[in-house]
Amino acid sequence: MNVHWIVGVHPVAGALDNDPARVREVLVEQGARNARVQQLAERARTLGIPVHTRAREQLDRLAGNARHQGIAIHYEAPPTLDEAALEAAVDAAGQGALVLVLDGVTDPHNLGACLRSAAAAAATAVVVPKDRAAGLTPVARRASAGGAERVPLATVTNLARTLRELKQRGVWITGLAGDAPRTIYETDFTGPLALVLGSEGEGMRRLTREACDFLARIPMPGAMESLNVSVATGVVLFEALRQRGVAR
Ligand SMILES: C[S@@+](CC[C@H](N)C(=O)[O-])C[C@H]1O[C@@H](n2cnc3c(N)ncnc32)[C@H](O)[C@@H]1O
Repeated sequence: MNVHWIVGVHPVAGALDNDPARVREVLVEQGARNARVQQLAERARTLGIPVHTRAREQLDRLAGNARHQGIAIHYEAPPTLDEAALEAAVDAAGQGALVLVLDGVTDPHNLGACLRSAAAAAATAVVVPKDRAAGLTPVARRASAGGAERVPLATVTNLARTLRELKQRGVWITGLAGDAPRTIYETDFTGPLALVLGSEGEGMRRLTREACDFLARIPMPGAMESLNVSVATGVVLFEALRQRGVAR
């Protein structure tokens, strides 16, 4: 069972609004005076979700490094996809398949921000390697502002193999790299598509890069070496949506 703690006013509000059936219980900090926290607790009671009061230390413990603001929920997340479920989701999405692949993003804030953008772009799935990458910790969930609950996450053991599988299913793979010869504005992002971004320090690994059909860069006229991976994710996802005529 994939049960997690989600903490903080905004993520909790998102879960109560979008997926109340997945919320098992709400914990509110003893003596919490934040009006938003009280409103959320009241909303949960109206939805028939048990609300309990707990000492601040208990919320601190389950939140890890994330800021809980006096409220936490026990949330039954949709299961992460394995390779087979990812392929089924891509097949079901057909021409509209839009997959975000993160090759070893290690900062949970960056993972959360990428999930937020992917959810906003209605991506089919986000793919991450099982090892040497940030997982869906409370910090990542909180940084995703509810995105982690709205876009399926696939964890795979061999990223290069997964990219080859996607290719066989008709998905075009574009890797994002600052040294690519062509820009994202010169790259065709219509049809089934996977966008691959590299890690904070090293970028894409060699085998991942070699598995890409195309490489594309986001032009940067300023004197900076690269963009933050979550910023690059947002830029390229929404350029893809623009080319695909998605303007809602
Ligand atoms: C912080 S950057 C990594 C920088 C790393 N030193 C490198 O050489 O790739 C993290 C990821 O964001 C993406 N990225 C950042 N800036 C980019 C740009 N201007 N064009 C394309 N991708 C970019 C790439 O996928 C990159 O691997």
